[in-house]
Amino acid sequence: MSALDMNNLQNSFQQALNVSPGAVSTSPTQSFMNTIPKRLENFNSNQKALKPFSTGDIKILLLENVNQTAIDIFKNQGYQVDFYKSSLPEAELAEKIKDVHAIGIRSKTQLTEKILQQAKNLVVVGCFCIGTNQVDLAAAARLGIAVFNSPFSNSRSVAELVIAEIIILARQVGDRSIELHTGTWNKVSAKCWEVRGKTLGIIGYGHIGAQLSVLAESMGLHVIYYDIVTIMSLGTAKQVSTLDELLNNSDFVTLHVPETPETKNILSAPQFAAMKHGAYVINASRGTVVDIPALIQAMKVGKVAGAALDVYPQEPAKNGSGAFSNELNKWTSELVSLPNVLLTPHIGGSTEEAQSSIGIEVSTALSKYINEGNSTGSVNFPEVSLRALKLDQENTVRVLYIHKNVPGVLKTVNNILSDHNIEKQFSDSNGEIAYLMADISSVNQDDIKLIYDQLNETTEKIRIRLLY
Ligand SMILES: NC(=O)c1ccc[n+]([C@@H]2O[C@H](COP(=O)([O-])OP(=O)(O)OC[C@H]3O[C@@H](n4cnc5c(N)ncnc54)[C@H](O)[C@@H]3O)[C@@H](O)[C@H]2O)c1
Ligand SMILES: O=C(O)[C@H](O)COP(=O)(O)O
Repeated sequence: MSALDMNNLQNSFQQALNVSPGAVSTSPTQSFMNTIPKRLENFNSNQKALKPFSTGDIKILLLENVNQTAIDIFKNQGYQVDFYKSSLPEAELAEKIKDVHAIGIRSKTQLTEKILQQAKNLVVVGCFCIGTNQVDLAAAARLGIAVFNSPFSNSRSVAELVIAEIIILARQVGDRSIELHTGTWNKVSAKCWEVRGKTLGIIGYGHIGAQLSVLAESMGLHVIYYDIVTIMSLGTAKQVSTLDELLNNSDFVTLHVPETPETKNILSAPQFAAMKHGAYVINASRGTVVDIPALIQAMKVGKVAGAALDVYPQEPAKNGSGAFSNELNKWTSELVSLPNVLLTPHIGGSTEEAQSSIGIEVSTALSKYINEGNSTGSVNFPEVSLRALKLDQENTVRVLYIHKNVPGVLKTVNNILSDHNIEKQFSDSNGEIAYLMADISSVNQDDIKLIYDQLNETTEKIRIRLLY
């Protein structure tokens, strides 16, 4: 980062601090600015001595072309932002993640336990997307690293893409377009259909599946869905009780499930066999949920009349010609040679609207966690929050204590804090870990050091941060 950039960061941090508490705000970003604490103490729980530092010390690594809205919000906080358009090779990631406090990724970057263990200063991960399967969430929690995502900001974009694909597949538009691009006029109506009155089968009726259901009904499709939980149907959609029932009755089958051990190859040879002859398959969820060699076979015998795929078991790390090849997935050349196959490069959530709101949503959540310890919305952490710290309140410290969820810890911690006035306290647990947040007053510099040292000696501690 250049000296000029550093100056800009310092200036924007100063500006952020100059916003008066309680000022009327016009945007979530502005309102959040009012809550920035004066200083962050102990950001790195591994440091031996207490060393106060400003938000300007905080380093954020942003990968996979995370939206500009996020960069702006982070820079306005005064954080140091290191931005990359693509994901990084594992060795480079392991090196870069070593000293950052936060990392922002999308669906490509794999944050395994091995990688997370390298990240000694990391306190928070932001998935600037819906899926969180690329992060070892349990390992992150054990290491005291909170993970956030954007649960629905790109749902509409995915649903709209699927609607387009339903019509394009039914009318073989992809093939006609490819033919005309190469000079071939092929005006046909055989096996081209209207979608009105056909049945759409949705596997996974969550945010995207339900949104799609409403859009599809407005075009005259009947909707049935299969989900592992009972979900209220929208419009006149009907939940079916087995996957086979959905497959037997659908003209279009679309997948909107997360990547889990149970959803791996949820559509494979037996499921294609159970489909109506000439059905269409759409997958804009995760590449592992469809057995692609089995799909290729089903298409070759006409069982499946067309397929639209947006996601793949292996996806290229960055844009570029030649990136999608047999080297990546061994069936690629066979798949691309089939008629009526629409292939898109994982763009379901890639619209200006979705990326911009994801950028704001996730960067705001990360900033609130970094500056206040607020874990509301985290996907792997107990959700804990207290009112924002008051900037004008001297001698108040916010204690953030992430610890193993075992009996007796609160007694020990409250003993340590008991010489001070505990203004507010909130604690919650989630599986193996628990998170305590307390605002204590009447604390001087020496007290801070003592509190930190005593908390640091507790055997159950995972990570400690003191904010003031
Ligand atoms: N292509 C893209 O760009 C893109 C964009 C956004 C999301 N996605 C993917 O789409 C997935 C779904 O997104 P969402 O926001 O609708 O998620 P969601 O969590 O709101 O809904 C998922 C639904 O799947 C159901 N489900 C889970 N396991 C199942 C199983 N074995 N069988 C049937 N149903 C099962 C859940 O009960 C839930 O109702 C995400 O996990 C993500 O992987 C892809
Ligand atoms: O999980 C998601 O939201 C989608 O798969 C989109 O991922 P992306 O941000 O990497 O395109």
